[in-house]
Amino acid sequence: MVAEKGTISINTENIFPIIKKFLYSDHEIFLRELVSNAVDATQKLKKLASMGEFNGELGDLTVKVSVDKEAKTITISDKGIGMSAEEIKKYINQIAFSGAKEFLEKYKDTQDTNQIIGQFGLGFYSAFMVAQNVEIITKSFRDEPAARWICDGSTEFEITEAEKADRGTDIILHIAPDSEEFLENFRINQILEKYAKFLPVEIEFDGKVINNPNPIWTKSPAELTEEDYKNFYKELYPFSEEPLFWIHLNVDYPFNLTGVLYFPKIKKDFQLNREKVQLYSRQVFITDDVKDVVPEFLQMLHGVIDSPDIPLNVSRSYLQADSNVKKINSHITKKVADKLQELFRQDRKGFEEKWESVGIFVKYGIISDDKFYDRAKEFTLLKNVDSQYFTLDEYREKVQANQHDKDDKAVFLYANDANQQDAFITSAKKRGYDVLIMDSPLDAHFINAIESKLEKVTFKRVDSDSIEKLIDKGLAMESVLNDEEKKQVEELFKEVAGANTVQLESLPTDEMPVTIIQPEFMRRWKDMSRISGQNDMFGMMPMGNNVVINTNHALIDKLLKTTDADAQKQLAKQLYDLALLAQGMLSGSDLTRFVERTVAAL
Ligand SMILES: Nc1ncnc2c1ncn2[C@@H]1O[C@H](COP(=O)(O)OP(=O)(O)OP(=O)(O)O)[C@@H](O)[C@H]1O
Repeated sequence: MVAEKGTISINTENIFPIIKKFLYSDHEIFLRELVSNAVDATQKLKKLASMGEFNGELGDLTVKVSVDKEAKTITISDKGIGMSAEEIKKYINQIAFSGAKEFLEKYKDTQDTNQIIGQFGLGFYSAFMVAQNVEIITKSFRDEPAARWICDGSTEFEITEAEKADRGTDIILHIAPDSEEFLENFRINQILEKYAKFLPVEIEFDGKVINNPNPIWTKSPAELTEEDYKNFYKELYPFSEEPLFWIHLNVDYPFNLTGVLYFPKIKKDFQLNREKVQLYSRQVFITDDVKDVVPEFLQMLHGVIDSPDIPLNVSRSYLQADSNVKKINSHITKKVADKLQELFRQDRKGFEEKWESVGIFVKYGIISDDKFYDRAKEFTLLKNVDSQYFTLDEYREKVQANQHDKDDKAVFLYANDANQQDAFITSAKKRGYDVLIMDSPLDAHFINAIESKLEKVTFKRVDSDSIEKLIDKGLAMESVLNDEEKKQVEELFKEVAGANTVQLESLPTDEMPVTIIQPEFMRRWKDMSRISGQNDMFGMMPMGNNVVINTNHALIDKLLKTTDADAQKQLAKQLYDLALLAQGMLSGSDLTRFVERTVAAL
């Protein structure tokens, strides 16, 4: 057979219903598209006026949206450039021939063409997702007769001359029975609030202008006061507390990006917040799902970014990972690092006061982004149980002399619950050790990340070992017990300690007779997998505690000298329960029996 070449033909009648139904997943965006077109037409007119190509009266340029429940119509009216019958044929009848693109092409060398939104030439057809008939009544700014176009969503249309005195376009949607929800005022209001809140031309609905056409991100930082930023934050998130500080983004090259990012106050038990960074493209709301554009660790920030250079797919509902998106992402990271560094250098005290919230971002950033760590190591703070703050370098300096182990590692001690671990903190302080407080949910991961970056530093929770071994200086104490006695003590405690491991140690006589410790390695991995929501190997393993017996304590001596077996067992049990009690680990019937026994013994 001879090879044959050809062109696949697409039958428009088949493709049209597909465009209508599946182009946009969310039907409500028809209003975004039509209002954007009205705004585009208005901006084009303003542009032509500024270039002297339109010399008439601009007049009131407000775009009006109205609903007629009786007639089952929604009308979007603008006073923009309008269309002649010829232009309707060209721009509306030919799907995917975008007039916006042609306009941009023609005026690309002049300023401000950025203000025009359309790029695909498909938005108009989203009207058919909710309307059975769509009518256009329009009059061009040029002196041409008004035209009326009507289409029922098939590939047939009708175009006639129309009566329309003033310039501009009315798009009238005759709403289909299955879309009557859009005839409710509150629904239209909700959609406009979401997508049109910051469109650059005034939009009126129900007698009210619903938008702020000049949001602060479109202005230069020099024009703005602190109040302006705070007020804008309130406009975005009426129910949120005041932000801590903000960053104004303003980039022209190599991509265009404006925006204001706010650092919110974050509570310690930070839940994923409802308020999110909103992404706009030329002041049209696109999404608040900014993954890819904003680095993950900054997705808890609030505010707005606006970039015409973020590639949107036709439905504008998701973003594509391209090099611009990557560049924007690293630009935002850099700006945030710069701002934090500036705050730290200019006002250390103020920075410390904000650390509880800011620290969450910094820690998250360090965990997830190596490059961020390089910038952040200067202003990453550690807080000790006495509420003093240190940078990483300052802290190493502070503990250098006293907290070195035999392997020449600096041991950074920490508690994650100062109340529960009070006995251990006290014991560490008695030795002149400093104890950090690490009580944020990210700390298990943060500690791990920092440990791998700082050389010769190891983190240990105060209750992860006996005090002698917590910072093992290689100076073992002599035990006062002989091997036989040790074995006897071990047996006695094994009987009361259940599944826990019994560990005998020679500790100073003023340390507790029995303590319960949770070895660092296992505990930390368990914490990490719990926070990551993984039930991996570590998460599933039961947490075995170690029971440390201080063989040098007077009560252990007393235990050995108790000849009555029951009394001996009782004493061992009491010592073990006391250790549990000291750490808040004694509860339920064990606690009740402990109290009863103690009362009986008094
Ligand atoms: N209200 C209007 N006034 C004047 N011209 C309009 C109006 N609405 C649409 N048009 C013309 O019809 C064209 C097609 O509109 P459509 O919404 O389908 O595509 P677009 O806005 O160019 O691109 P996008 O797919 O991104 O929305 C526009 O480019 C414009 O030339």
